Amino acid sequence: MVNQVIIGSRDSDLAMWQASWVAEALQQAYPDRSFQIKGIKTKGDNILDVALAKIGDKGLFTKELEAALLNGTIHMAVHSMKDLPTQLPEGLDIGAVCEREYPGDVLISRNNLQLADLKKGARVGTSSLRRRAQLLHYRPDLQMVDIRGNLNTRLRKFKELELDALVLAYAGIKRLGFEELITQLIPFDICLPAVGQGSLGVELTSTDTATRAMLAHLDHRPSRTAIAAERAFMQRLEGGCQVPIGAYSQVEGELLTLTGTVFDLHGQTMLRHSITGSAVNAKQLGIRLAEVLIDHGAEKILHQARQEFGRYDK
Ligand SMILES: NCc1[nH]cc(CCC(=O)O)c1CC(=O)O
Repeated sequence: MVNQVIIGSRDSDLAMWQASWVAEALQQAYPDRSFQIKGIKTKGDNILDVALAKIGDKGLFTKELEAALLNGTIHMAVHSMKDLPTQLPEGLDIGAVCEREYPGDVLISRNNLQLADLKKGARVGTSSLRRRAQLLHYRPDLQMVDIRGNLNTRLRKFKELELDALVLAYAGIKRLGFEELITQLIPFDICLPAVGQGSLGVELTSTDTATRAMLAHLDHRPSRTAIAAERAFMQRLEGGCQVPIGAYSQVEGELLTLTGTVFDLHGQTMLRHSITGSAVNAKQLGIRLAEVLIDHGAEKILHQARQEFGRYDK
């Protein structure tokens, strides 16, 4: 039994907030143990001048943490579920999927304008292909500006570049206490979130039963089930965190509803379907929905998007 538990985290403000949340929840449940957070830089934190889609790696924000798990430097690693690839390395598991925040994206804009009211050709900052394409689908006139960096950097660039608006995940803004900056919760009809957005996942080594027992306290069953459907959907489509896929699943009682979308990088072609079924079959529902989209031509769209990554620079 370990008394000193080491929690690995990326060292961005948001990641540290998330790791502290996990540490505090565990400390309450296990007052006799001590929890310590170890900040670890990942490749995604180090490369800041290249669009994420161009780096294109799966596990960009997770690999170094997983290496630390496997070599025993840390007992658990806290991730944003959306950064965690669907296929985990051999020997690692997700010990807890924590209760999800509101999973959607938000608009932060000058003059408190909603998406519909932004002026023609307004400049909107985002670093995500998913947000870019869906927003362009809704408003083809918008100029999407690629901005990278952690939340504070993006908020700073919003001012420095005099952008008209910025699109970010609600969960990150809320956790860092910037909620009052939000001008609009962007409706799911316009923009579906990234798979797993809004939830924290805690990873551990498969053989570590002591840590697994501890993490069971943090697991939130409805969030885990909803996200399992989304991840199965993405896995069937072979999407990584930077492919143009959006999904949102909710569990209500016994039933799970999953909506998924696949689109080209410019937001011209967009497929979107929903499926409802027993929550017990979360993964099968995710796979089935992916196959519905495949029947409607999803593979061609994704293939083209992957080919375009190489010459995609704005
Ligand atoms: N891409 C970075 C990232 N990873 C997770 C979140 C938000 C928090 C979450 O999804 O739990 C963010 C910020 C954002 O996308 O605006």
